[in-house]
Amino acid sequence: MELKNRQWTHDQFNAVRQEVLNHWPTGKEVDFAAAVKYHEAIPAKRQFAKRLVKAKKNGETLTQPRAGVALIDEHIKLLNYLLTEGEADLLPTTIDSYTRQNQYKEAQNGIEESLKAGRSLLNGFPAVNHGVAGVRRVVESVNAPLQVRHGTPDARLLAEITLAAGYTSYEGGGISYNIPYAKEVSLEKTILDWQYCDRLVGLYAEHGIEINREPFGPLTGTLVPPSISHSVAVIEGLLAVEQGVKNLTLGYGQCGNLLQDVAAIQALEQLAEEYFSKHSCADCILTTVFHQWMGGFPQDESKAFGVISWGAATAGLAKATKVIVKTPHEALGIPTKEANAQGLKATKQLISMLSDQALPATKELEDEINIIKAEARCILNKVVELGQGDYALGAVRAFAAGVLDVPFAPSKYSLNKILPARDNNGAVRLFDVGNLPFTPDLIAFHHDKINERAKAEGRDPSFQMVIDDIYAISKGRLVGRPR
Ligand SMILES: CC[C@H]1O[C@@H](n2cnc3c(N)ncnc32)[C@H](O)[C@@H]1O
Repeated sequence: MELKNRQWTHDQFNAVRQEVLNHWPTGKEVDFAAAVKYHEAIPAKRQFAKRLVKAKKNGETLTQPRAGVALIDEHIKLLNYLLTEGEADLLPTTIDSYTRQNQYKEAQNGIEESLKAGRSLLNGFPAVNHGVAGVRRVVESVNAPLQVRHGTPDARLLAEITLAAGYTSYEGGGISYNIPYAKEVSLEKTILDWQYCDRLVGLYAEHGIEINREPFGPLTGTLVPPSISHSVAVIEGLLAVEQGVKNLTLGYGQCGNLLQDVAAIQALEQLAEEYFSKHSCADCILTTVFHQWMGGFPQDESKAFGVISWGAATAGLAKATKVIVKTPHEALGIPTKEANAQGLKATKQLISMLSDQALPATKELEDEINIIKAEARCILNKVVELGQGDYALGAVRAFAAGVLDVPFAPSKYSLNKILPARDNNGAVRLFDVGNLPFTPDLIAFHHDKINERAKAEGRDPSFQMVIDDIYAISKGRLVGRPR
């Protein structure tokens, strides 16, 4: 099928669906009409979209962990522990790496080995192998809104099964689950595959079932400048809305400087409103999600709590609708349920203590918001130009030209010409703007900010700064100062 940002017809969708449902035997369990009926019986308090709308209206910042284990009963126990002990407002199901690569045979082995070992030998929940009936057991045993979280370039069968089973939110996108998650999967194919996922959500919406979609904001989670992740978020949001998505959460990964991070959330909201109203998506409900620091963590659990709390405080001051919570085991691997609950409770303590405060709207904050928006507009306007008005085509061509470029991305489709580094206050700037279509003023702004730090450190701007910044937080700092 030719790539263009146009809503798929029912015939186009159904032609692909037959092939998708045959990718694994459990695909046969998907019965759309029965699934719609099943969703109609899901109470409002367990519907993700409704809970987000309520939070936005009440000015709440909801907490949500990542969590997933191999076997159904253990996964249910884990989620209920995070709900009761961890006081989570929203719950995930993090999918395992085999399923993310469509390696369902290996996932099946992982289930069998986990049964034998009596513990999870997968790094997430293999939902495709468990099938609609198995996944429904999770939905019926956990009294909270449930979202599928993963990193899957071809997430079509996973969407069919988990949505038919009653999940009411689905994370990911054709760019955000390709560029940071795949080496050589074609961007064109992933964008097409995610149009399928969004069209499926659109079909549920046509039957009165509102499912939330959340593009993956942080991308590589390593010093990604806000204007780059916002540009991808807006593009994926527009592509989703074209396929009929009505409830969208756009995300951003914490960078660490408070002013820049609070400005980033406000700039994201403003950019989304601006671009969505421009493209007559006024009836799509927009919320935001702030991801606590996605880069390297300190091994020491007390220091890890410091990083978690800083992310919680920033999310609270930014008034994001939702915060994705890290755990004190981040540097070690998959967290225990206790560690996961501790991260949630520390976060909730900060969020509730900050619910009566906001960062004052100073000139510095406004300036930061305006810089982020100006940069994102430069990128997005160039994307539309390259796509001759089409965001899907434009996105593919923008990556080929380096107009969109994600730092430290494994994908060969990202030129990786840009180089981020922190300025003297720890805000993420660009040491090398690569082929980003910034105005001379914006390029000079970044240049001056990096030079200001270089002067303060008594060294020339260099790639070493980038390296120092990558390791800084795990070594207890924000700015990677020279030794
Ligand atoms: C996007 C990467 C993030 O997802 C987290 N993650 C991945 N799989 C799981 C998992 N199974 N349980 C809890 N956290 C998880 C991981 O720690 C990292 O913070």
